[in-house]
Amino acid sequence: MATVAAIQMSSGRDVGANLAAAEAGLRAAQAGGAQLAVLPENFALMADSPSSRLRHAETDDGGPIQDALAYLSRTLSLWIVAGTIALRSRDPAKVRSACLVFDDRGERVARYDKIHLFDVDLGPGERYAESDAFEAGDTVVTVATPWGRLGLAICYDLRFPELFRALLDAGVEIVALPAAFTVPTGAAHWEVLVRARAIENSCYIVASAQGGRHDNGRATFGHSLIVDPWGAVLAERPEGPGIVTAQIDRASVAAVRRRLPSVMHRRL
Ligand SMILES: O=C(O)CNC(=O)[C@H](CS)NC(=O)CCC(=O)C(=O)O
Repeated sequence: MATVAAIQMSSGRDVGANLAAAEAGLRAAQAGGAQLAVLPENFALMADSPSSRLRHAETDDGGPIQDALAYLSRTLSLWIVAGTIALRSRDPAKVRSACLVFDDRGERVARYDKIHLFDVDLGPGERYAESDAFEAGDTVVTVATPWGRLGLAICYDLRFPELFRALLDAGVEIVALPAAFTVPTGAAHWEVLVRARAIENSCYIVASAQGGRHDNGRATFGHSLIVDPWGAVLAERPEGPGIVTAQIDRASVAAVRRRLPSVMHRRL
């Protein structure tokens, strides 16, 4: 059994302010008994320009944002899924959107680079070309935790069930999903997709979201969710910064997979 937290944020252009808000959320999660906390996509920076994003991008070896998270995970004895951080890519004009996991001793134990990039034109004011600034990852990532195998997926990845099948094949019982969904697509699709991925893979999903208005003019949908392997919403935060927590238990994953063994009935 573990208590997990999804931290909802409304990050802006100021890395120092965003890190202070992330720290406040992590401390509140730990004070509420959480052993694992998930930060949202772009928690440390919702960049308002490509140059700002590149300036704050860190290397795989570390940097000030990674140092802060290692310090917090160690001092709070808290596993942290660090939403996404921009890490330098081979192409100097682009970055990788990386989800890093720190264990409760401050060791970085996993890195997942967002595979599916959001190149979508939703109409005036909602045109996204993520691949202009980001390089796609190509590797499915899971990591063992004391509470079960944890898989990583980011935001738009939610729309690709084959990624979640690959995570299932790798043995996941919990998926962390940092996100920054748009308001119109979030309202139409977010909850149904999170619950569908949880139901079809009989796993927990801890989905932490950006929710609010940002310095770069964007608005995000929020609605951070913790969903159990049966698809029940254990916790939800509709709007604004804050945290939600829930209890997870790997025995529930096994129980659901016994009761309704669809993950054992695959034919393709
Ligand atoms: O560009 C940045 O600064 C941060 N990146 C994001 O916020 C990413 C890419 S634009 N957002 C999504 O993937 C939204 C997906 C979504 O909303 C959907 O699938 O409907």
